[in-house]
Amino acid sequence: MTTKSSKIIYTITDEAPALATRSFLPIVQAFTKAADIEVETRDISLAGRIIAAFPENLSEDQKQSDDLAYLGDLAKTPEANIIKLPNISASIPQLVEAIKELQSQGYNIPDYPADPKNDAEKDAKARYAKILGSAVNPVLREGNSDRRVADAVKQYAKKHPHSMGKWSSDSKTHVAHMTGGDFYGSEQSVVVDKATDVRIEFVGANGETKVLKDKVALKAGEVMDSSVMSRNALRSFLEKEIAEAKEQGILLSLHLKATMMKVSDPIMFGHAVTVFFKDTFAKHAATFKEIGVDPNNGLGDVYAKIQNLSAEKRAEIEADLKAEMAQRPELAMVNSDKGITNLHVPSDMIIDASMPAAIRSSGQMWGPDGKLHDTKAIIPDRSYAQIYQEVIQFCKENGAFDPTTMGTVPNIGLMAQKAEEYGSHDKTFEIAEAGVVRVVDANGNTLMEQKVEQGDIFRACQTKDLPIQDWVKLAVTRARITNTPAIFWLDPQRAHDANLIQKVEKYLQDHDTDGLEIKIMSPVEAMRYTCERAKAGKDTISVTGNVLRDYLTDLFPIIELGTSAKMLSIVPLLDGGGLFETGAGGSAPKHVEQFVEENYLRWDSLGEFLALAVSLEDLAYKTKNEKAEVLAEALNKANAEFLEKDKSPARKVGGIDNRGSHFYLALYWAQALAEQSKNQELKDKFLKLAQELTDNEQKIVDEQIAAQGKPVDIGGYYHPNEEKTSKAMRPSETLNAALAGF
Ligand SMILES: NC(=O)C1=CN([C@@H]2O[C@H](COP(=O)(O)OP(=O)(O)OC[C@H]3O[C@@H](n4cnc5c(N)ncnc54)[C@H](OP(=O)(O)O)[C@@H]3O)[C@@H](O)[C@H]2O)C=CC1
Ligand SMILES: O=C(O)CCC(=O)C(=O)O
Ligand SMILES: [Mg+2]
Repeated sequence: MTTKSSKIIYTITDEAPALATRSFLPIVQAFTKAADIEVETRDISLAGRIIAAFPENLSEDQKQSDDLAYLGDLAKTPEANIIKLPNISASIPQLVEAIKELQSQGYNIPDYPADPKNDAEKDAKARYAKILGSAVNPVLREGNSDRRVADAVKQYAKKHPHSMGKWSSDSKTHVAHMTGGDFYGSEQSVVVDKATDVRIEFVGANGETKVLKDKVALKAGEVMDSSVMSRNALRSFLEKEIAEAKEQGILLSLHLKATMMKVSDPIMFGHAVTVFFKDTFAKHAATFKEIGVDPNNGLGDVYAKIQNLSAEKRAEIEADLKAEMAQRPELAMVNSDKGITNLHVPSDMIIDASMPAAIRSSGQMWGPDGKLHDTKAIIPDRSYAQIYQEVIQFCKENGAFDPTTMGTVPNIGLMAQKAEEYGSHDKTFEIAEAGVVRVVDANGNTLMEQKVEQGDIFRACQTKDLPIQDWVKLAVTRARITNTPAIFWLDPQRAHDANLIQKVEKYLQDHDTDGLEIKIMSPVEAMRYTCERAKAGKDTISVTGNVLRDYLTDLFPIIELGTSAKMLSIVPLLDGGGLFETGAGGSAPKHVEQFVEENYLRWDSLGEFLALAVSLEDLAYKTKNEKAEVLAEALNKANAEFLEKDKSPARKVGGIDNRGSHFYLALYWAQALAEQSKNQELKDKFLKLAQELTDNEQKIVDEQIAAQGKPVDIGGYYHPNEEKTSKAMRPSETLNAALAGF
């Protein structure tokens, strides 16, 4: 019997996953309806969030509700059961493109005011600030993260290994990081013993105080950190490394997370652009100022803005950029055919995906010649740079990992309630002049004080105590269930980590850890230990803070499985609900490009299939819905068969693509339901569908493949036309009729 509301929320996001949803969701809804489960959608796409932010500008039929706010509230209730697909965490260039597209579709949305001149523009900028960067995940992730590979998926990868580039011991690839003046070196951390409010203020050389943030509420036991990236230290570091890459004859690449770290990292990206092209920026400083070039938006912004200049001026600047580029080391390329470099768009090169991709291909990246080369990977801040150097070193010494034999590295990540850097955006500031930044409590006591110079980046982060307790518990639980060592990656040299170590040691005592291997190691030691074990075929749980969660849940899956899209990514919410993320990777923008050009979508929805199975299991357990349990069991069976029969999308036109993979999942799922005997009603219901799909297998696949090979119009990139997209994603009339008649 159904006792509680049986509702699953399926999110509408962006790019490839959103396209896949147009094909997969009708299947999901047909199946779940049979078990009295409603699957409702909520739109958290970039375009949807922009539309929801400007209701007063729009006509009634254009308006959209603020679904992110709704889901943020829902995530704090025990009823929450949300399937979250990857969404765009937008950089400014992406936001600007999305706005342009909406305007062209008749939406009266304001331009993004980079430099607001009046109150209306200030208001628009403030609304856009809430949409920029990693704006969705921190709101929904009201729990810590549990990312791992399902056993069937790991076995599949061992049997069907993806390609891995060989590693040579004389590879020149390495990570370059700062040795001082970075966040790592300046970090301070305090734990408040009782609840208090703090403010962040700047005191200039003349003694004048300016409040940067008037109130940050801290709970008892909360950890607060502050750190500074020195502008001068960063720029001299960049200068030195650029020269060194040239001498060494290797590529230069920059790896940041300008989307998730939306305030600090674009500024660092901008420094890399202006140091690399320092002569051009010096020579054309006045012009660039006049046309509003913002180096934080990348070299692409320079090329876009100079379009407004006279042909001669533009040619002069282009020639200067080209000449300067020739004097510098070659840049790693995002798209060598189109001349898009690593420094073009800050959201094109995201560290969690870009470093593993390079490590998978022999430590090499694409150069301007369209070939792979060794690279100097610049990761300025030491907090996390060193783990990548360690894994690179490991590959140089031991050769590439072997996906057919290597162990797995699941992760338990601390991220609940905007833990650590996830909550730092509203406490990150680019400093206007020399002075000190202080964190002062309600009684006027200075908790932390940082010396700053003009242009430095000050950052403060918070981590609440309850999420830390939950994180420790989750780690011990996973270690126990899987009988696998769990390593806390914490660096005693970092002030924040030193505080966390004390808390971890304390909270571990609340649990029975008898017979378990639970260790605390510095990230570099943990990386070495984990790599050694993985190479020997042994599994090791990484228990990390939020940033390492992000990095490691792409790194190991990309090495083990070829992509992080196939991961199980669960967020047990602190208030009892469940957030089921589909895969650990992004939204693979290049898949949309291929789809529009040749009506072929190679997005692999395995992440969606796995998330749906755990969502159904959770719902069955919490609402005692037997039919949901049967659906979940059948789906698990279907997923295993799907892998065994290798029905994931092929890469090229002519094979089954994303839509074909959805058909096969539906076929196996219906067959499994028809075969089970736990619930007769479901069995009777699905016998007919299973038969119909089985009989029409070839016809459906033929209809789907016939659609491929020609361009398709979906009426938009960020805000595609619903009707056109749905039609394009459901080309098999036979499958559509079978689902409709069910
Ligand atoms: N949870 C979330 O909401 C997340 C969102 N993002 C967002 O995603 C976008 C792109 O992110 P980025 O990290 O650069 O890159 P992606 O993770 O989207 O892509 C990197 C590569 O992974 C492979 N890949 C990823 N997912 C799939 C899939 N389902 N099927 C097949 N291949 C896949 C492809 O590699 P190959 O061609 O080698 O097979 C792809 O080129 C950004 O807008 C970012 O903000 C990023 C991370 C998480
Ligand atoms: O929130 C984001 O911007 C990206 C998150 C991400 O990359 C991840 O969760 O792995
Ligand atoms: Mg990530």
